[in-house]
Amino acid sequence: MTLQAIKYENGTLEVLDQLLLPKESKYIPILGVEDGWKVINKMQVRGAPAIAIVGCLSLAVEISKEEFEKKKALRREVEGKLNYLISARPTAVNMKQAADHLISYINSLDNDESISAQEMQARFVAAIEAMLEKDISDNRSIGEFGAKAILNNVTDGEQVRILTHCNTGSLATAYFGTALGVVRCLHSASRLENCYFTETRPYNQGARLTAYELVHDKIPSTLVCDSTVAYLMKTAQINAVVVGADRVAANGDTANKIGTYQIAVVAKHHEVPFYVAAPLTSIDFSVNTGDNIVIEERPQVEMTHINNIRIASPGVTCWNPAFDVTPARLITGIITEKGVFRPSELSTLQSQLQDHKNSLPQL
Ligand SMILES: CSC[C@H]1O[C@H](OP(=O)(O)O)[C@H](O)[C@@H]1O
Repeated sequence: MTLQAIKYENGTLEVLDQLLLPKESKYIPILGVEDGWKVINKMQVRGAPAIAIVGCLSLAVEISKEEFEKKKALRREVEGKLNYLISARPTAVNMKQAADHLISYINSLDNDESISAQEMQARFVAAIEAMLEKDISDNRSIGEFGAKAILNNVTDGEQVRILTHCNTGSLATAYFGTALGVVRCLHSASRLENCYFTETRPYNQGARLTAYELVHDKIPSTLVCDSTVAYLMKTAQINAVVVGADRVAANGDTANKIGTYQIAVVAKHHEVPFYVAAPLTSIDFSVNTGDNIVIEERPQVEMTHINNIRIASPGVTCWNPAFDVTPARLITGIITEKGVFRPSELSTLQSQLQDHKNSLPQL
């Protein structure tokens, strides 16, 4: 078993085909942007941070093989290919945030007359490569902040019971994960009694991917059906729910895997703290509320079949939104690499967070 979703070294990229997990662990070579777009669109690679990292690395692979006499030719190619990669999946914001950042960076390199086309190409590729390590560092910070916030709500030494949804671990990021990173930190601190996690129909990120990670790490955990969540919170004294995010709006409304909203409603009913764990690159201040977030709808075959075996009657009509939006009023805190914020604090901290994002090394 391996938990390395992304293998990148010196211009060579391979990704773990997550459609084959857990039965088969197979890596796919990514030779350029078209390969990157396809594996993201087919969800062979998925998870908001991983989508951005694989998309950008596929560009790095492609331009590393080319020679550019003119800086403007390199800038034009980068802009066109980044905008193409954004189109692979519409809801997660991380690829767009990365594209915006990289386009701003390539323009600054283009405008710097002291830099040759070759230097511009090398610096640009290095900026993309830096995304891998930064994501891992951010995830560890998210994990620590999240574990601390959850343990602040319980008595000293008490072990906690957590519920999570979908997959937000090493298979959704460069490594360690966001919400699952919080679970890993709780386990490392010997404060995790159990992590309950949902199957997460129809792609089964929980049953196939989160189970794969928690079994690999020997973390105490229990798989539940999506329909079990309310009964679980009624009977198992869950201490906190921690989920990931695909796009957080400026007011804290959060788009995440379908089923997240109903878990938040049940958590509110049972007075269980509900946390969203996500890096700053998942916060989209250009979107005021969750009403403005585009929700991807996936092919109905992903509902009617599992491993090419039909499980729903022929001729059935399906509705398959891949995400839903949890309103900020149901969210206790948003766990980022810079700390835990109440949804209402995002707007007041926007300038500070925006300054922080602008101060980040170029990706
Ligand atoms: C840290 S992963 C964030 C997010 O991405 C997943 O969606 P998908 O598997 O469709 O890419 C899920 O919503 C996770 O919470």
